[in-house]
Amino acid sequence: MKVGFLGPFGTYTHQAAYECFQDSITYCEKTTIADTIESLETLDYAVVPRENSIFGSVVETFDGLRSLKEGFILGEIVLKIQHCLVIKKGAKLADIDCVMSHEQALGQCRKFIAEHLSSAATFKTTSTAAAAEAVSRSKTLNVAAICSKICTTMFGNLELVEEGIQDEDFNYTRFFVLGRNSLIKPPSYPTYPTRALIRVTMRTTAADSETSFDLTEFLKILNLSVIRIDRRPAPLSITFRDMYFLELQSTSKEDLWPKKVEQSVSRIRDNGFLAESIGLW
Ligand SMILES: O=C(O)C(=O)Cc1ccccc1
Repeated sequence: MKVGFLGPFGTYTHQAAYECFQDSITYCEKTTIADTIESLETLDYAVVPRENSIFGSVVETFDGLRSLKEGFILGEIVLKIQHCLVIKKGAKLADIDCVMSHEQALGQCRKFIAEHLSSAATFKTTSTAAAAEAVSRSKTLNVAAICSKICTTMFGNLELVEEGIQDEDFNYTRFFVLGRNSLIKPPSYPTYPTRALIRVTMRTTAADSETSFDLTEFLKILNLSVIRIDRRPAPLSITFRDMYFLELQSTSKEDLWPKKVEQSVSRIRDNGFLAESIGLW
């Protein structure tokens, strides 16, 4: 069995994947979140960050889920995130004029950057560990990375400046575990799933192109408990036609939940929406 994750080794996503699969699987590094989701065409599982308690939803993940065909969400992992500022051995904080990291990490450490690196430019990398690797390989001493502590031992020539630099102590990221289909089950898949993710857009015809999505009407038809709503532009859509992702929660531990979700999705379809369940865990 193989799992794709946002790489390289040393990312938070790698930690999340390890928490789920331990030593039972082969880990395959992917360069971007989009590549990780697409890796489900050839791999068994994929792990991607879903949202952070300081910086919110991970846009690239939802953009990948817009066109998800084969994959299915089968679990979640929550990690406490402690970011570190890392420089090259021999560098001085005063000489740093560029701080690199994944946009989530840069967004979670805005106060620290404003206070201690106010004149440095920020540079987005594909992941936190990719930033650590770039600093480690850099020929100059003016760059820093925001990453997990483990990166200081994984990549050579790095020095830890400060640990716990995120804006709030309370900093958690939730990751999705996806399988290549809904039948394959990751370790510790619950006997009675209690969550679901559905993806929905208005059906588009030339005649109704002015009709907007009426959320109230939609939620009435859905008639299930909604705990999160994310919204992204629908792929190849007319202007401002959106795709909604609704995370649902069962109100009791019951074996009827998959059936309830399925019935709700068909009700939504009967009412002219394009709807699919893309996760159950
Ligand atoms: O870049 C990483 O290490 C990731 O796994 C994405 C991410 C970035 C910041 C917080 C949580 C996850």
